[in-house]
Amino acid sequence: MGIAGNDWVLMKTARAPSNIAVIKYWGKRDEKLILPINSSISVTLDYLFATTTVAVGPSFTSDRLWLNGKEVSMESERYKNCLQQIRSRATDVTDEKTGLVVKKEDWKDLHVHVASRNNFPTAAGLASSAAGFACLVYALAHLMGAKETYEGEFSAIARLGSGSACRSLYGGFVKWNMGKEDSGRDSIATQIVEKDHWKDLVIIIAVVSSRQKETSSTAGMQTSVKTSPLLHHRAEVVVPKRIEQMEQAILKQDFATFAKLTCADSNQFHATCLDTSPPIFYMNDTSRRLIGLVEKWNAHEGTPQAAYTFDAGPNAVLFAPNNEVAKSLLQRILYLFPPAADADISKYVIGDQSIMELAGIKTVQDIESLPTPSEWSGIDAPRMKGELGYLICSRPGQGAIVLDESAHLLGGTTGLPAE
Ligand SMILES: Nc1ncnc2c1ncn2[C@@H]1O[C@H](COP(=O)(O)OP(=O)(O)OP(=O)(O)O)[C@@H](O)[C@H]1O
Ligand SMILES: C[C@@](O)(CCOP(=O)(O)OP(=O)(O)O)CC(=O)O
Repeated sequence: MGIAGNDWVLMKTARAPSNIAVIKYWGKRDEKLILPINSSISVTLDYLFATTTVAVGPSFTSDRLWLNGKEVSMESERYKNCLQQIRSRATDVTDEKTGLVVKKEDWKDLHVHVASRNNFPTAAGLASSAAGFACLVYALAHLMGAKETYEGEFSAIARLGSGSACRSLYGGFVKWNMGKEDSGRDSIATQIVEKDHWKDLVIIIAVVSSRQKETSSTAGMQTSVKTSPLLHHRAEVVVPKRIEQMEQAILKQDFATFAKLTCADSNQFHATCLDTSPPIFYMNDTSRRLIGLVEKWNAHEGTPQAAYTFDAGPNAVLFAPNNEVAKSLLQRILYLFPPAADADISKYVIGDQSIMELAGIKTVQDIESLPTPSEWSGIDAPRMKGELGYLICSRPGQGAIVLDESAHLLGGTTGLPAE
């Protein structure tokens, strides 16, 4: 069978993870190509994914996208650039099941339908754009048989969708090299080490708010580049050293250094937001109380037990070096931020359940009766019932993967989302 018939749909589904930067990207030197003013490092997250189905068929009359069940425009340059770059690398593809052949030259005439879902809040500072664009590029590349002409080329294409997306193609610990070339060819992500290199690391995400933020990362960093002297000092002087130190800390699984750098870099990123005119505030009182929780505990123990980082939103991402310390961290978070009395505990702490099991917490009453953490003894610790949305327990995760047909989000004959 060739491209001839008019009644076929070819599709692929992929899943790509979110990532959290521990050395932050903030600021572009080229807005169109999304080239950053500094390199950055991230940890790929387990349990937070975008799932994307991409389909082509001769009956499709335009490129269309359904995001979390709702049709949205694919007209933005970011979508168009990713699609155009993958289309231009397409090859002859034979569908194993039906024998259908799509020739290299046919792809440019075929429109795509895309359906994507995030299993976590979109545009709330949990890097949905990172997971989303990495997933789109990965799924398109597999559908169209596109091949990288150099290592990291797909990450450079994902970068055209959203800067942080280039880091979401890979698992474990990832560095986005800022690159030097004007073309952006060398502004690519590379894996520092895979997830199992530091598999004991536990990541707890405290979702403070799932609301869309007021200032998007794109707009926020544009204003910072224009107005913040601190941002330029950071990019030129501070970050290059931190990148080297962070890479070493990850390679050696040196949690103390990892924690100090992670907290310092998050705080400096938010300082550059404050240094921006008009100032940008991403953290709120709950975010600051979570910082206090970690700082007070670390100071009491004399060495870093946990670390925190915040992206462009109030949600905290907390790190602990192993299960035992993660148990203590989770107990502390739950002690200071118990769920509302009528909360469903299985919805309050989601993701990896092993830390909850280790902490022996099964009910809201178990949380009520948690002992006062030692650093709070003798102090009237403020217990903020119902102040946190929910918690996600995670670990370093794997990169983008292709899923089988049972995961398709579009109908096999219509190429449209199921009603
Ligand atoms: N699964 C997805 N597939 C395709 N595009 C997506 C997907 N998820 C998010 N996006 C795109 O990313 C946009 C949200 O990006 P934005 O940077 O505002 O938020 P965020 O990525 O959640 O937060 P941040 O990058 O600051 O952590 C959406 O409006 C949409 O255009
Ligand atoms: C604070 C950050 O999360 C900023 C992410 O910015 P985006 O990648 O969302 O921005 P665009 O490139 O304009 O799409 C830090 C980081 O992930 O490194």
